[in-house]
Amino acid sequence: MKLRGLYAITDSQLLAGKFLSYVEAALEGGVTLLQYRDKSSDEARRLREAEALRDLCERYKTQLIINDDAELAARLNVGVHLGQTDGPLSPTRALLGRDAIIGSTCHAQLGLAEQAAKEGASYVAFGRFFNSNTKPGAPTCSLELLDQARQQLHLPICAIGGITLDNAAPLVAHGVDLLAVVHGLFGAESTAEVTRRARAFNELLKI
Ligand SMILES: Cc1ncc(COP(=O)(O)OP(=O)(O)O)c(N)n1
Ligand SMILES: Cc1ncsc1CCOP(=O)(O)O
Ligand SMILES: [Mg+2]
Repeated sequence: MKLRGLYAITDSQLLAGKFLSYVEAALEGGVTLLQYRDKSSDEARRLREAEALRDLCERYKTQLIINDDAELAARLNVGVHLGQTDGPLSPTRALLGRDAIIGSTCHAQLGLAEQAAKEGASYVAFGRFFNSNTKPGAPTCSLELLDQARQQLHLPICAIGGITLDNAAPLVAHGVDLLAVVHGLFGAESTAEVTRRARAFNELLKI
């Protein structure tokens, strides 16, 4: 399967009280990957929410990715996204199997992406590209790095950090396959607007 399109990422604070309705609205508009990102340590709630997302994703034929937690991903038989301090890639590939989607945060460093590719990542993520409400302190990344990454890597490239419908086009022009978005999607005022934004992101990627 070609990994290209909108990569929607949940945020527990932003989606409080409207979690499943907003996620379903995004899926309705088209989502290639959906990441469950919850930084709390409430294991019971995390399991419950991740299971609900897995069921929703099955209905919409969307791939679910769990942030940070390879054990939870293995339990649900879905993919995982690992940052540089979230555990090693190779054993995670062994745990989840060769068909699982495993993403790797590479900040603004091509060397990290080359290493991730060697260790079996399915996609590499660069960013942040713009000011981010969700993670203001994330290191910044340039469009030039995307050009180099496109030339040197043979993996889908994901961009993250402050992406909106107004600023995403240059990322696509510089070779991005996956647009990873929290606020630019789920910061919408209504479910109808979430669906409209999801469709519009996909239109930028022409899928
Ligand atoms: C698609 C995608 N890219 C990058 C990240 C950031 O991962 P990480 O650096 O581990 O930071 P946290 O998201 O865990 O705070 C991501 N989650 N998804
Ligand atoms: C998790 C993460 N890693 C780098 S920026 C970011 C947050 C993305 O959220 P937003 O789309 O709201 O900037
Ligand atoms: Mg992480």
